[in-house]
Amino acid sequence: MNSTRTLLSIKELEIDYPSRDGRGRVTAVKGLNLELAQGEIGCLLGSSGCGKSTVLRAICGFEPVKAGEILLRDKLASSTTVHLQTNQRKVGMVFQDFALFPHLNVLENIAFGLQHLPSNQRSSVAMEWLKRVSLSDKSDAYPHELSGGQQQRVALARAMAPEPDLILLDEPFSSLDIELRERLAGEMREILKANNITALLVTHDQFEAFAIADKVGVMTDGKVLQWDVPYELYHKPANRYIADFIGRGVFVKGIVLPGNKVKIELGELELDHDHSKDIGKEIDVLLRADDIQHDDHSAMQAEVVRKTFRGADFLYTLKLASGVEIFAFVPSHHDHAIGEKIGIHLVADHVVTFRD
Ligand SMILES: Nc1ncnc2c1ncn2[C@@H]1O[C@H](COP(=O)(O)OP(=O)(O)OP(=O)(O)O)[C@@H](O)[C@H]1O
Repeated sequence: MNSTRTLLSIKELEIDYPSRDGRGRVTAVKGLNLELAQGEIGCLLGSSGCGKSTVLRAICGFEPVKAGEILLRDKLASSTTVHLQTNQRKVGMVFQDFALFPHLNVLENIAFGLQHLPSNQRSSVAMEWLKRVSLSDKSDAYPHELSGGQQQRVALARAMAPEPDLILLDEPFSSLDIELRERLAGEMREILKANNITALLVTHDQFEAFAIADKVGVMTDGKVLQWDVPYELYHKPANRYIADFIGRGVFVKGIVLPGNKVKIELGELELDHDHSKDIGKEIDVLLRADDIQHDDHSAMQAEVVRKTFRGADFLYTLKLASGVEIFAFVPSHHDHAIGEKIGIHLVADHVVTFRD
Protein backbone atom coordinates (compact mmCIF):
# COMPACT_ATOMS: atom_id res chain seq x y z
CA MET A 1 0.00 0.00 0.00
CA ASN A 2 1.30 3.43 -0.92
CA SER A 3 -0.01 5.83 1.70
CA THR A 4 1.06 8.96 -0.17
CA ARG A 5 -0.96 8.22 -3.28
CA THR A 6 -3.44 10.93 -4.13
CA LEU A 7 -6.96 9.58 -3.96
CA LEU A 8 -9.03 12.70 -4.49
CA SER A 9 -7.92 15.73 -6.39
CA ILE A 10 -10.13 18.76 -7.02
CA LYS A 11 -8.88 21.49 -9.33
CA GLU A 12 -10.42 24.92 -9.84
CA LEU A 13 -13.90 23.53 -9.24
CA GLU A 14 -16.87 25.72 -10.05
CA ILE A 15 -20.52 24.82 -9.52
CA ASP A 16 -23.62 26.95 -9.91
CA TYR A 17 -27.37 26.53 -9.47
CA PRO A 18 -30.34 28.12 -11.20
CA SER A 19 -31.28 31.32 -9.36
CA ARG A 20 -34.58 31.53 -7.46
CA ASP A 21 -36.19 33.82 -10.04
CA GLY A 22 -35.21 31.36 -12.77
CA ARG A 23 -33.51 34.10 -14.80
CA GLY A 24 -29.87 33.35 -14.09
CA ARG A 25 -27.46 31.20 -12.12
CA VAL A 26 -25.92 31.58 -8.65
CA THR A 27 -22.39 30.45 -7.96
CA ALA A 28 -22.08 28.06 -5.00
CA VAL A 29 -18.45 26.94 -5.48
CA LYS A 30 -15.70 28.73 -7.37
CA GLY A 31 -11.96 28.17 -7.76
CA LEU A 32 -11.90 25.35 -5.20
CA ASN A 33 -8.77 23.20 -4.91
CA LEU A 34 -7.88 20.34 -2.59
CA GLU A 35 -6.04 17.02 -2.51
CA LEU A 36 -6.55 14.02 -0.28
CA ALA A 37 -4.09 11.11 -0.07
CA GLN A 38 -5.11 7.47 0.36
CA GLY A 39 -6.01 6.86 4.02
CA GLU A 40 -6.20 10.56 4.86
CA ILE A 41 -9.18 12.22 6.55
CA GLY A 42 -10.04 15.66 5.24
CA CYS A 43 -12.60 18.16 6.42
CA LEU A 44 -14.25 21.17 4.84
CA LEU A 45 -14.97 23.67 7.57
CA GLY A 46 -17.11 26.73 7.04
CA SER A 47 -20.24 28.54 8.01
CA SER A 48 -23.69 27.79 6.63
CA GLY A 49 -24.10 28.35 2.90
CA CYS A 50 -20.39 28.50 2.03
CA GLY A 51 -20.74 25.55 -0.36
CA LYS A 52 -19.56 22.54 1.69
CA SER A 53 -22.40 20.17 0.85
CA THR A 54 -22.28 21.20 -2.79
CA VAL A 55 -18.67 19.97 -2.96
CA LEU A 56 -19.66 16.59 -1.48
CA ARG A 57 -22.58 16.30 -3.88
CA ALA A 58 -20.29 17.02 -6.81
CA ILE A 59 -17.78 14.38 -5.70
CA CYS A 60 -20.64 11.86 -5.50
CA GLY A 61 -21.71 12.81 -8.99
CA PHE A 62 -25.01 14.42 -7.95
CA GLU A 63 -24.04 17.85 -9.34
CA PRO A 64 -22.57 18.65 -12.74
CA VAL A 65 -19.57 20.98 -12.69
CA LYS A 66 -19.42 24.31 -14.48
CA ALA A 67 -15.62 24.44 -14.57
CA GLY A 68 -12.65 22.53 -13.16
CA GLU A 69 -12.07 18.86 -12.50
CA ILE A 70 -12.65 16.15 -9.92
CA LEU A 71 -10.25 13.20 -10.11
CA LEU A 72 -10.66 9.98 -8.17
CA ARG A 73 -7.57 7.74 -8.12
CA ASP A 74 -6.17 9.90 -10.97
CA LYS A 75 -9.21 9.14 -13.10
CA LEU A 76 -11.30 12.05 -14.30
CA ALA A 77 -14.73 11.75 -12.65
CA SER A 78 -16.17 15.23 -13.34
CA SER A 79 -15.31 18.02 -15.73
CA THR A 80 -17.26 20.07 -18.25
CA THR A 81 -17.03 17.16 -20.69
CA VAL A 82 -16.85 14.07 -18.44
CA HIS A 83 -19.39 12.96 -15.85
CA LEU A 84 -19.04 9.49 -14.33
CA GLN A 85 -22.26 8.08 -12.93
CA THR A 86 -22.46 7.89 -9.13
CA ASN A 87 -22.28 4.10 -9.09
CA GLN A 88 -19.05 4.17 -11.09
CA ARG A 89 -17.22 6.41 -8.64
CA LYS A 90 -16.66 4.03 -5.69
CA VAL A 91 -17.70 6.73 -3.27
CA GLY A 92 -19.85 6.13 -0.16
CA MET A 93 -21.89 8.78 1.58
CA VAL A 94 -23.06 9.19 5.17
CA PHE A 95 -25.87 11.71 5.35
CA GLN A 96 -26.61 14.24 8.08
CA ASP A 97 -29.63 12.29 9.37
CA PHE A 98 -27.91 8.90 8.69
CA ALA A 99 -30.79 7.93 6.33
CA LEU A 100 -31.05 4.35 7.63
CA PHE A 101 -33.90 2.30 6.16
CA PRO A 102 -36.49 2.21 8.99
CA HIS A 103 -38.11 -1.06 7.86
CA LEU A 104 -34.81 -2.98 7.70
CA ASN A 105 -32.93 -4.19 10.76
CA VAL A 106 -29.33 -3.21 11.39
CA LEU A 107 -27.82 -6.20 9.59
CA GLU A 108 -30.13 -5.75 6.59
CA ASN A 109 -29.28 -2.04 6.44
CA ILE A 110 -25.59 -2.85 6.14
CA ALA A 111 -26.15 -5.75 3.72
CA PHE A 112 -28.20 -3.46 1.47
CA GLY A 113 -25.13 -2.10 -0.29
CA LEU A 114 -23.70 -5.58 -0.86
CA GLN A 115 -25.98 -6.68 -3.69
CA HIS A 116 -22.91 -7.50 -5.77
CA LEU A 117 -22.06 -10.37 -3.40
CA PRO A 118 -23.74 -13.82 -3.48
CA SER A 119 -26.61 -13.79 -0.97
CA ASN A 120 -24.94 -16.29 1.39
CA GLN A 121 -21.95 -13.93 1.79
CA ARG A 122 -23.92 -10.73 2.33
CA SER A 123 -24.87 -11.44 5.94
CA SER A 124 -21.42 -12.58 6.98
CA VAL A 125 -19.72 -9.52 5.43
CA ALA A 126 -22.34 -7.23 7.02
CA MET A 127 -21.78 -8.97 10.37
CA GLU A 128 -18.04 -8.42 10.03
CA TRP A 129 -18.58 -4.64 9.59
CA LEU A 130 -20.97 -4.57 12.54
CA LYS A 131 -18.17 -6.05 14.64
CA ARG A 132 -15.79 -3.36 13.46
CA VAL A 133 -18.11 -0.67 14.75
CA SER A 134 -18.69 -2.66 18.01
CA LEU A 135 -22.38 -3.30 17.41
CA SER A 136 -22.54 -7.09 16.83
CA ASP A 137 -25.19 -7.42 19.55
CA LYS A 138 -27.56 -5.07 17.68
CA SER A 139 -27.77 -6.95 14.38
CA ASP A 140 -31.53 -7.58 14.60
CA ALA A 141 -32.47 -4.21 16.12
CA TYR A 142 -34.36 -1.66 14.05
CA PRO A 143 -33.00 1.90 13.62
CA HIS A 144 -35.60 3.43 15.94
CA GLU A 145 -34.41 1.11 18.73
CA LEU A 146 -30.88 2.56 18.59
CA SER A 147 -29.37 5.67 20.16
CA GLY A 148 -28.16 8.49 17.88
CA GLY A 149 -24.55 7.39 18.30
CA GLN A 150 -25.40 3.77 17.48
CA GLN A 151 -27.35 4.85 14.40
CA GLN A 152 -24.37 6.82 13.29
CA ARG A 153 -22.07 3.82 13.62
CA VAL A 154 -24.53 1.71 11.59
CA ALA A 155 -24.58 4.41 8.90
CA LEU A 156 -20.79 4.39 8.88
CA ALA A 157 -20.65 0.58 8.65
CA ARG A 158 -23.21 0.66 5.82
CA ALA A 159 -21.09 3.17 3.90
CA MET A 160 -17.85 1.24 4.53
CA ALA A 161 -19.16 -2.28 3.79
CA PRO A 162 -19.01 -2.04 -0.03
CA GLU A 163 -15.38 -0.89 0.45
CA PRO A 164 -15.57 2.39 -1.46
CA ASP A 165 -12.37 4.29 -2.26
CA LEU A 166 -13.69 7.33 -0.46
CA ILE A 167 -16.34 8.04 2.19
CA LEU A 168 -18.07 11.40 2.32
CA LEU A 169 -19.70 12.51 5.55
CA ASP A 170 -22.10 15.44 5.58
CA GLU A 171 -22.21 17.03 9.07
CA PRO A 172 -22.07 13.55 10.62
CA PHE A 173 -22.60 14.74 14.19
CA SER A 174 -25.09 17.55 13.77
CA SER A 175 -28.04 15.63 15.19
CA LEU A 176 -26.18 14.46 18.29
CA ASP A 177 -25.68 16.21 21.62
CA ILE A 178 -22.37 17.92 22.34
CA GLU A 179 -20.91 15.36 24.73
CA LEU A 180 -21.65 12.49 22.37
CA ARG A 181 -20.25 14.46 19.43
CA GLU A 182 -16.84 14.77 21.03
CA ARG A 183 -16.64 11.08 21.91
CA LEU A 184 -17.93 9.90 18.55
CA ALA A 185 -15.60 12.20 16.63
CA GLY A 186 -12.65 10.40 18.23
CA GLU A 187 -14.29 7.00 17.73
CA MET A 188 -15.04 7.69 14.10
CA ARG A 189 -11.46 8.69 13.46
CA GLU A 190 -10.27 5.43 15.03
CA ILE A 191 -12.65 3.34 12.89
CA LEU A 192 -11.65 5.13 9.65
CA LYS A 193 -7.94 4.89 10.44
CA ALA A 194 -8.13 1.23 11.54
CA ASN A 195 -9.69 0.39 8.17
CA ASN A 196 -7.36 2.70 6.18
CA ILE A 197 -10.36 4.51 4.75
CA THR A 198 -10.06 7.85 3.00
CA ALA A 199 -12.78 10.24 4.07
CA LEU A 200 -13.90 13.79 3.52
CA LEU A 201 -16.37 15.32 5.95
CA VAL A 202 -17.99 18.70 6.17
CA THR A 203 -18.81 20.58 9.33
CA HIS A 204 -19.18 24.10 10.68
CA ASP A 205 -17.66 23.04 14.02
CA GLN A 206 -13.91 23.56 14.24
CA PHE A 207 -13.47 21.30 17.27
CA GLU A 208 -15.08 18.46 15.35
CA ALA A 209 -12.85 19.20 12.36
CA PHE A 210 -9.71 19.19 14.52
CA ALA A 211 -10.77 16.04 16.40
CA ILE A 212 -11.18 13.98 13.25
CA ALA A 213 -9.26 15.35 10.33
CA ASP A 214 -5.66 15.17 9.19
CA LYS A 215 -6.24 18.12 6.85
CA VAL A 216 -8.80 20.88 7.18
CA GLY A 217 -9.92 23.37 4.56
CA VAL A 218 -11.47 26.60 5.78
CA MET A 219 -14.17 27.57 3.29
CA THR A 220 -15.95 30.80 2.58
CA ASP A 221 -17.88 31.94 -0.49
CA GLY A 222 -17.37 28.65 -2.32
CA LYS A 223 -13.56 28.63 -1.94
CA VAL A 224 -11.06 26.84 0.24
CA LEU A 225 -8.90 29.61 1.73
CA GLN A 226 -6.32 27.30 3.32
CA TRP A 227 -6.03 23.51 3.09
CA ASP A 228 -3.69 22.47 5.84
CA VAL A 229 -3.04 20.39 8.94
CA PRO A 230 -4.98 21.75 11.95
CA TYR A 231 -1.79 22.88 13.76
CA GLU A 232 -0.76 25.12 10.86
CA LEU A 233 -4.28 26.53 10.47
CA TYR A 234 -4.25 27.51 14.11
CA HIS A 235 -0.71 28.81 14.37
CA LYS A 236 -0.10 30.05 10.83
CA PRO A 237 -3.44 31.17 9.42
CA ALA A 238 -2.98 32.38 5.85
CA ASN A 239 -5.18 35.43 6.27
CA ARG A 240 -7.28 37.42 8.72
CA TYR A 241 -10.48 35.55 7.92
CA ILE A 242 -8.94 32.23 9.00
CA ALA A 243 -7.24 33.79 12.02
CA ASP A 244 -10.60 35.15 13.10
CA PHE A 245 -12.53 31.97 12.30
CA ILE A 246 -10.20 29.53 14.08
CA GLY A 247 -9.87 29.75 17.86
CA ARG A 248 -10.99 32.54 20.15
CA GLY A 249 -8.99 35.69 19.58
CA VAL A 250 -8.90 39.41 18.92
CA PHE A 251 -6.52 41.65 16.99
CA VAL A 252 -4.66 44.27 18.99
CA LYS A 253 -2.38 47.03 17.67
CA GLY A 254 1.39 46.64 17.98
CA ILE A 255 4.51 48.59 16.95
CA VAL A 256 7.40 46.67 15.39
CA LEU A 257 10.66 47.07 17.35
CA PRO A 258 14.24 46.31 16.28
CA GLY A 259 15.33 42.71 16.92
CA ASN A 260 12.14 41.19 15.48
CA LYS A 261 9.91 42.15 18.33
CA VAL A 262 6.55 43.80 18.57
CA LYS A 263 5.33 45.97 21.40
CA ILE A 264 1.69 45.69 22.38
CA GLU A 265 -0.14 47.07 25.39
CA LEU A 266 0.64 43.92 27.39
CA GLY A 267 4.38 43.86 26.67
CA GLU A 268 6.81 42.71 24.02
CA LEU A 269 6.54 39.60 21.88
CA GLU A 270 9.07 37.83 19.66
CA LEU A 271 8.09 37.66 15.99
CA ASP A 272 8.54 34.48 13.93
CA HIS A 273 9.46 36.22 10.66
CA ASP A 274 11.92 38.91 9.72
CA HIS A 275 10.19 42.26 10.25
CA SER A 276 13.27 44.51 9.91
CA LYS A 277 11.56 46.44 7.10
CA ASP A 278 8.59 47.22 9.35
CA ILE A 279 10.45 48.76 12.32
CA GLY A 280 8.36 51.59 13.78
CA LYS A 281 5.29 50.56 11.82
CA GLU A 282 1.95 49.52 13.22
CA ILE A 283 0.78 45.91 12.78
CA ASP A 284 -2.16 43.89 14.02
CA VAL A 285 -1.29 41.12 16.46
CA LEU A 286 -3.65 38.21 17.05
CA LEU A 287 -4.11 37.50 20.74
CA ARG A 288 -5.85 34.23 21.44
CA ALA A 289 -7.45 33.18 24.70
CA ASP A 290 -4.62 30.71 25.31
CA ASP A 291 -1.96 33.43 24.88
CA ILE A 292 -3.05 35.09 28.12
CA GLN A 293 -2.36 33.53 31.48
CA HIS A 294 -3.98 34.48 34.75
CA ASP A 295 -1.36 35.29 37.37
CA ASP A 296 -2.39 36.61 40.79
CA HIS A 297 1.10 38.08 41.27
CA SER A 298 1.27 39.97 38.00
CA ALA A 299 1.30 43.76 38.12
CA MET A 300 -0.57 43.86 34.82
CA GLN A 301 -4.25 44.06 35.62
CA ALA A 302 -7.37 43.59 33.49
CA GLU A 303 -11.02 43.87 34.38
CA VAL A 304 -13.39 40.91 34.00
CA VAL A 305 -16.25 42.11 31.79
CA ARG A 306 -17.81 38.76 30.83
CA LYS A 307 -17.29 35.12 31.80
CA THR A 308 -18.48 31.77 30.45
CA PHE A 309 -18.15 28.66 32.57
CA ARG A 310 -16.83 25.77 30.46
CA GLY A 311 -16.27 23.13 33.15
CA ALA A 312 -12.48 22.86 33.42
CA ASP A 313 -12.04 26.57 32.74
CA PHE A 314 -13.73 29.92 32.31
CA LEU A 315 -13.54 31.93 29.14
CA TYR A 316 -13.07 35.44 30.52
CA THR A 317 -13.45 38.60 28.46
CA LEU A 318 -11.01 41.06 29.97
CA LYS A 319 -10.79 44.82 29.49
CA LEU A 320 -7.31 46.33 29.39
CA ALA A 321 -6.47 49.87 30.61
CA SER A 322 -6.84 51.17 27.02
CA GLY A 323 -10.38 49.78 26.82
CA VAL A 324 -9.35 46.97 24.42
CA GLU A 325 -11.08 43.66 25.23
CA ILE A 326 -9.20 40.36 25.04
CA PHE A 327 -10.04 36.74 25.90
CA ALA A 328 -8.41 34.38 28.39
CA PHE A 329 -8.99 30.78 29.41
CA VAL A 330 -8.60 30.56 33.18
CA PRO A 331 -8.84 27.36 35.29
CA SER A 332 -12.30 27.28 36.82
CA HIS A 333 -11.14 27.36 40.44
CA HIS A 334 -10.20 31.00 39.73
CA ASP A 335 -13.77 32.21 39.93
CA HIS A 336 -13.60 36.00 39.73
CA ALA A 337 -16.59 38.32 39.71
CA ILE A 338 -17.51 40.60 36.86
CA GLY A 339 -15.95 44.02 37.48
CA GLU A 340 -13.04 42.53 39.45
CA LYS A 341 -9.47 43.21 38.31
CA ILE A 342 -7.21 40.21 37.87
CA GLY A 343 -3.48 39.82 37.16
CA ILE A 344 -2.45 38.50 33.75
CA HIS A 345 0.63 37.93 31.66
CA LEU A 346 1.42 37.10 28.07
CA VAL A 347 2.48 33.60 27.08
CA ALA A 348 2.09 33.91 23.31
CA ASP A 349 4.33 31.54 21.41
CA HIS A 350 3.64 31.62 17.68
CA VAL A 351 2.68 35.23 17.11
CA VAL A 352 0.27 35.78 14.24
CA THR A 353 0.44 39.27 12.73
CA PHE A 354 -1.04 41.07 9.73
CA ARG A 355 -0.08 44.43 8.27
CA ASP A 356 -2.83 45.20 5.79
N1 LIG B 1 -30.41 23.09 -5.23
C1 LIG B 1 -30.03 24.36 -5.07
N2 LIG B 1 -30.56 25.35 -5.82
C2 LIG B 1 -30.17 26.64 -5.70
N3 LIG B 1 -29.24 27.05 -4.83
C3 LIG B 1 -28.67 26.12 -4.04
C4 LIG B 1 -29.04 24.73 -4.10
N4 LIG B 1 -28.30 24.04 -3.19
C5 LIG B 1 -27.51 24.95 -2.57
N5 LIG B 1 -27.72 26.19 -3.08
C6 LIG B 1 -27.03 27.43 -2.68
O1 LIG B 1 -25.63 27.23 -2.84
C7 LIG B 1 -24.92 27.78 -1.73
C8 LIG B 1 -24.11 26.70 -1.07
O2 LIG B 1 -24.98 25.74 -0.47
P1 LIG B 1 -24.45 24.45 0.32
O3 LIG B 1 -25.63 23.65 0.74
O4 LIG B 1 -23.40 23.78 -0.47
O5 LIG B 1 -23.77 25.16 1.60
P2 LIG B 1 -23.27 24.49 2.96
O6 LIG B 1 -21.97 25.15 3.29
O7 LIG B 1 -23.27 23.02 2.87
O8 LIG B 1 -24.38 24.99 3.98
P3 LIG B 1 -24.96 24.26 5.31
O9 LIG B 1 -23.83 24.20 6.29
O10 LIG B 1 -26.03 25.21 5.74
O11 LIG B 1 -25.49 22.92 4.88
C9 LIG B 1 -25.95 28.42 -0.82
O12 LIG B 1 -26.00 29.79 -1.12
C10 LIG B 1 -27.24 27.74 -1.19
O13 LIG B 1 -28.34 28.60 -1.01
